[in-house]
Amino acid sequence: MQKKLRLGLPKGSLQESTFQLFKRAGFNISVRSRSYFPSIDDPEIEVVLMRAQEIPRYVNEGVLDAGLSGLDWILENEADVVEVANLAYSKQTNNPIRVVLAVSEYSDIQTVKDLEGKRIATELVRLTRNYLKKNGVTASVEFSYGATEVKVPHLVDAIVDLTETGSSLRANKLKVIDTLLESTTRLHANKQAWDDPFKKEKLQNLAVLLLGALRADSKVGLKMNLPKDKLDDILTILPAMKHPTVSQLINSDWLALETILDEKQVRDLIPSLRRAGAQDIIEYPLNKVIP
Ligand SMILES: Nc1ncnc2c1ncn2[C@@H]1O[C@H](COP(=O)(O)OP(=O)(O)OP(=O)(O)O)[C@@H](O)[C@H]1O
Ligand SMILES: O=P(O)(O)OC[C@H]1O[C@H](OP(=O)(O)OP(=O)(O)O)[C@H](O)[C@@H]1O
Ligand SMILES: [Mg+2]
Repeated sequence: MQKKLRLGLPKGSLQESTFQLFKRAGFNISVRSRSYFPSIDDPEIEVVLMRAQEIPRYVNEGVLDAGLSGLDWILENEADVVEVANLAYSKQTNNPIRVVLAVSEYSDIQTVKDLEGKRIATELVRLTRNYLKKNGVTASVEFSYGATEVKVPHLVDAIVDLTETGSSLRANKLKVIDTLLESTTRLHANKQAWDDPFKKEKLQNLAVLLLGALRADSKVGLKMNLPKDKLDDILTILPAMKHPTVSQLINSDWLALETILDEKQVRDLIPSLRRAGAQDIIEYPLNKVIP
């Protein structure tokens, strides 16, 4: 029988960005509507689509060999799992999300200490209780099914919720008074699965490909031609940590130079390179960057 890795992928906020990342890593996943068993074009993986809240618990219990979910839900579930890869992507960006304590813009509450005897709504009940305990504050923490922001100030005094772009907080006139946690998506595994050589190797391979695809997101390749006598000038412009490849163009005094760099550096760099004598500059996207 074909050996398989049973992998839980998050339905909900992270679904779209997760599927896209897998695609860039070389795996095509397709879901038929209402099916929670998507197909993946790798016979050694079985995918189960599940809520991000529950994945760490099922990984911990061994129902899943591994899964992807946020660090927030791994901690909330107190799941004792092996972290295989820290994948820095969220719903909309590649920034970590923050789990924050927020109150109304007009509230007098300034720090966690002011929450003594107050009411707090959150999806992350255990995380919030631990945080209050650590700060020596006694307050009532109630579970919220979502849309938590609208509960302040009429139903509760404060919320603990996650924020990515900050637009939900702004739209509901809330201010952040503390950050409990920064969270990114984690590929995590069940301990027994990690002891199985087939599953461990499969997970390690998956981690290399996913991290490679993620790293490539913010990088581009840059190629250009330059006269030999301009090489030193051009090398001083290029970011210092890079070791560009320099090759000789046939039958000429020109060189070709190729390097990989952060996409955000390119905007400033290209005009300077042009001014320093580089020509035929091309920028291209990358699929994977594996160090
Ligand atoms: N912008 C974001 N909004 C919500 N969750 C995000 C975001 N970016 C990353 N995540 C991560 O996705 C997971 C959220 O999944 P979860 O299943 O709790 O909620 P959801 O998919 O937003 O569903 P619901 O609509 O019920 O809130 C968490 O681990 C969280 O850290
Ligand atoms: O900082 P932002 O980019 O605005 O993102 C944060 C919002 O996204 C999530 O909501 P979600 O879409 O999961 O709905 P929910 O509130 O029902 O959980 C989260 O609970 C915040 O409300
Ligand atoms: Mg949510």
